[in-house]
Amino acid sequence: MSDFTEYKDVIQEGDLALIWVSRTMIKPVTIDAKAVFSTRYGSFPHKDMIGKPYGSQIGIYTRGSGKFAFIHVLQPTPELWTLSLPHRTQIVYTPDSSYIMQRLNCNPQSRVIEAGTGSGSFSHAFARSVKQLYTFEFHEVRYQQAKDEFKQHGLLDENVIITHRDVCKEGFHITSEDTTSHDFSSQNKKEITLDADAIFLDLPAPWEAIPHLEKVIATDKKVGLCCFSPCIEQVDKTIEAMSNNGWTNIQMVEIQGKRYESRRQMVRSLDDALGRLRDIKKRKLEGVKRRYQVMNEMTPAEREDVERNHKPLTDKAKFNPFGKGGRVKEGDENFTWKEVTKVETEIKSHTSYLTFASKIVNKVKDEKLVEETMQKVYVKRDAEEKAAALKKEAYEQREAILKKEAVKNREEAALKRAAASAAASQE
Ligand SMILES: C[S@@+](CC[C@H](N)C(=O)[O-])C[C@H]1O[C@@H](n2cnc3c(N)ncnc32)[C@H](O)[C@@H]1O
Repeated sequence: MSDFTEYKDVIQEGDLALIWVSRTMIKPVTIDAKAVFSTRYGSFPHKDMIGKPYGSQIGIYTRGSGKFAFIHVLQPTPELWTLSLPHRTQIVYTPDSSYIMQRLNCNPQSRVIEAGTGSGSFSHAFARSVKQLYTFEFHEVRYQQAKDEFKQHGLLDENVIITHRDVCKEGFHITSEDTTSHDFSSQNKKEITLDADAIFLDLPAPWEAIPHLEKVIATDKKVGLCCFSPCIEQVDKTIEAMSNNGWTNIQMVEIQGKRYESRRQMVRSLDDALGRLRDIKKRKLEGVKRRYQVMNEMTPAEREDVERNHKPLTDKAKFNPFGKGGRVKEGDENFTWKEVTKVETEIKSHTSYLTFASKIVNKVKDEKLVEETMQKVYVKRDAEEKAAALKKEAYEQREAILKKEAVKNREEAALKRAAASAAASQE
């Protein structure tokens, strides 16, 4: 089981844990009873984490500052790994990777090719959702680092094979001659059948790799391809290579991730603004006065020290809605607030163009299957038409009977009325 697929309740020695210090600082650590996790807010011994449930907040009291500091210990997920991994290259972030996997129809049966591996951000996301991932990296050091990392995370024992390869020059087949994480010694086979149904290329020149795909993709189903390129010129060349190599349904998409946040904003009136201006003026005068007063009360040495260090001379001011002083908590009932929407300015998504295409290699029409299917369709249609005609006939017959009965009833009623009026005139 990998650290990324096995769910655990309790933090244990040897676990890979992700320590959430802040939204912009998440650190991967291997839990070791003898180690200490140090931050600028304080030091957290791992032994205080062991035995606690995942998601726990671990707090410490720092004597120096007299404050509490805390962290959260979390289980690894591909999303958190993307935010915490050591960057060796530019990476694909979750807003892009989730969209790409959905467009490539990735599912637990998918066999995926990825090139290049880079920092392994997307590899972790693929590994969680698909049956098999074949990932390729041509930079030797990066290949080794990614391989070690995947090994450490248990991905190589599950569904990931990483191969050292220039896919633009040598394509995607994997043999026992290659530098790869796959262990050929345990099998008779000298080559892997990739049969990939989803391909993701994050390379500077994907158009050079596209012609090599023909030999390694599945032939009996629809195969999806996505190329991730930052420049429109690259997209141009990619589209050309796709259509020259029989890829269809070509479409280019750009993800513009934005996160909206609902907040309350203090409503300020004109009086507040005037009050603020008066306050600034008053503070300025008070400050000058106080400065003179304090300076006069000081010894020459203290005065020199203050001037050298620019120590503040005035007391901390009370709250002022616009100026310095204590802070107001959002929603404080003493003030008026309005609901506003704020856009998070920086959302981690790499603005690249995503070019999608698909291919069905085996396009031969199965005439027999088509004939059988159409025969079934015709038989069903004939039966439906016959049933409809019978229904119509029965309806018409019933209508005719009802009509006859109505005429007969009307005639009988007329005869009865005539007989009754004749009898009345005789009396
Ligand atoms: C931008 S990074 C990929 C990042 C990766 N998608 C991630 O999410 O971490 C591109 C990688 O492709 C590798 N690369 C470039 N050309 C290659 C090629 N022809 N064959 C294999 N890998 C290649 C580079 O060494 C680099 O590590």
